[in-house]
Amino acid sequence: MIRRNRILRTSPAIRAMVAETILTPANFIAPLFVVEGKGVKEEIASMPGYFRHSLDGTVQEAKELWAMGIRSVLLFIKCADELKDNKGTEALNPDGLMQRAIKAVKDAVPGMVVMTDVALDPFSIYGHDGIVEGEEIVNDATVEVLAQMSLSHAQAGADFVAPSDMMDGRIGAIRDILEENNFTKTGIMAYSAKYASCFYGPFRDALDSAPGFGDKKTYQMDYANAREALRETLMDVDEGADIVMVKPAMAYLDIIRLIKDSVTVPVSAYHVSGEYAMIKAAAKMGWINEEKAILESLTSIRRAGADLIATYFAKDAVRLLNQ
Ligand SMILES: NCc1[nH]cc(CCC(=O)O)c1CC(=O)O
Ligand SMILES: [Mg+2]
Repeated sequence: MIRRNRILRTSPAIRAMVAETILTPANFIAPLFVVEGKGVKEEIASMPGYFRHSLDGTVQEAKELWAMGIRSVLLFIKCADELKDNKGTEALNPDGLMQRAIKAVKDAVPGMVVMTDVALDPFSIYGHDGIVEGEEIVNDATVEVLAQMSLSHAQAGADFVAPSDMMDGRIGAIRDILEENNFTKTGIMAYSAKYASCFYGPFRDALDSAPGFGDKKTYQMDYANAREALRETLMDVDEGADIVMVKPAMAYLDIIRLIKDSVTVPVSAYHVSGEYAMIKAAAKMGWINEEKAILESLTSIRRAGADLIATYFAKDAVRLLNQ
């Protein structure tokens, strides 16, 4: 018996017939960076081709994404320095930039699934994801603010809140406050296995949110660990997460697979800013082909088990898939 495996690779038609992994626009979550102002469009230096937009441009982006078949955006805001404090007070402002952004996108594109970042770092004078006491990022007081913040986003019309902070117990606290206030249709996408990663560098440039002291290793996970990711994720599912997330993506494909095989909720992966920047930089140098690198990267993340991918390449990928 001879098995000629190459038969199934003979032509593009056959390869397409037997492809095990398929990318579609609805798999993508497009992150959007929002700034105050009008007509503002600022390119992020370490993320060439990616921009911070004021509300008008954000709405325009959301419309374009929708027209391309992308069904979800993940909102991040850049908070003005003078509004930052230790407790993220501005994060709870019902008329804050995030709350206005949620309303603006929902008004313009009602079908769009609007997800919101829930964490203190853009609002923190220390650039940390929680309240700082001495040198410590305190857990329980932070969780209370995160719950209030989630409620505020739900009140503004968010479809999903996406806590990206890695405090213990915040998923349960968020679910409770949503229930208590009758937000029974608001989803939680939990950053369950978020690693302390150097690949977030460009994002911190985008939001001017780099930690002012120390690092995030007392709350984000150690990249040496895999079983810990499972423990974190199973707890988030128990506490009421609707979608769980692994972050970053490319260096953590094993974690995505482990979690995919261990939970029954949808799994998302965040192809983060540094992963975007690496492809952009190498392509600019002429060392890799950008388009091929995008599709290979995103397909690998899906193959590893991600149902959804948050990626700065969402639009590029859809354009490439349509060719
Ligand atoms: N809560 C902060 C947050 N939310 C999303 C990202 C990173 C996203 C990216 O790098 O693309 C970060 C950075 C961090 O944890 O320092
Ligand atoms: Mg946890």
